[in-house]
Amino acid sequence: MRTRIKICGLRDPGHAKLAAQEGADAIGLVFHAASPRAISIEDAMRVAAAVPPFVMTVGLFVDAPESEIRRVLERVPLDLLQFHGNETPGECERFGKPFLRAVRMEEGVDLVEYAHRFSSAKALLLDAHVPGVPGGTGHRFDWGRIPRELPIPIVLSGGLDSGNVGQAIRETRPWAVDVSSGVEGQRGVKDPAKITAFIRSVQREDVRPA
Ligand SMILES: O=C(O)c1ccccc1N[C@@H]1O[C@H](COP(=O)(O)O)[C@@H](O)[C@H]1O
Repeated sequence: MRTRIKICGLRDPGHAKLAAQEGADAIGLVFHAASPRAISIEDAMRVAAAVPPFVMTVGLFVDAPESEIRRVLERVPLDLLQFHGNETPGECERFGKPFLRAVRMEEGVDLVEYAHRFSSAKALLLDAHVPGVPGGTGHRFDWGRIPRELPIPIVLSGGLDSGNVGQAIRETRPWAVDVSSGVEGQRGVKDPAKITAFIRSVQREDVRPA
């Protein structure tokens, strides 16, 4: 199976185009003001316009008010929503859009229970838990905590980079991987060479004999 790839936190249309050309399946736009990757609606429109067909544009929100999300949706053509806060199933569903529900892997998280509670999600996106920061931290979590069988696809994230993503895929067999910090030269600034290296690592792992 091919592992799908999402590159998150893009703010430069050129980087979005490059990621898509190299083989990314999705690019992420961060609508969370406190993030070093936060993007304005105007810039998001420019990045989204650079994304070629058959590549998804994903909007990331962290406990954003409904009105704010609707304001973004009116102007930015998002294919998928990513909820990275404490949103309830109803709060995720009310836009009538496909969505990913992020799970921060703090002690005691029950992924089976999550999968049932968020059964309307397209996937659970698993990220490291770092107190006080909602995500995009560059931290990993213990991949051994992911149950082998879950009734919902998994997007693996949290501290991935070109050096560790192959092992991550071997150990967890996710539907997709998602990266932000691991393809940056400095915090919040994407490095095109790292984007390419990350995508190549995933592609290499996918064709490796079992
Ligand atoms: O990217 C951000 O700044 C961000 C802010 C708030 C919530 C989530 C955020 N990013 C997501 O976090 C994970 C892990 O990112 P990293 O590779 O460890 O930096 C990923 O799903 C991003 O989409």
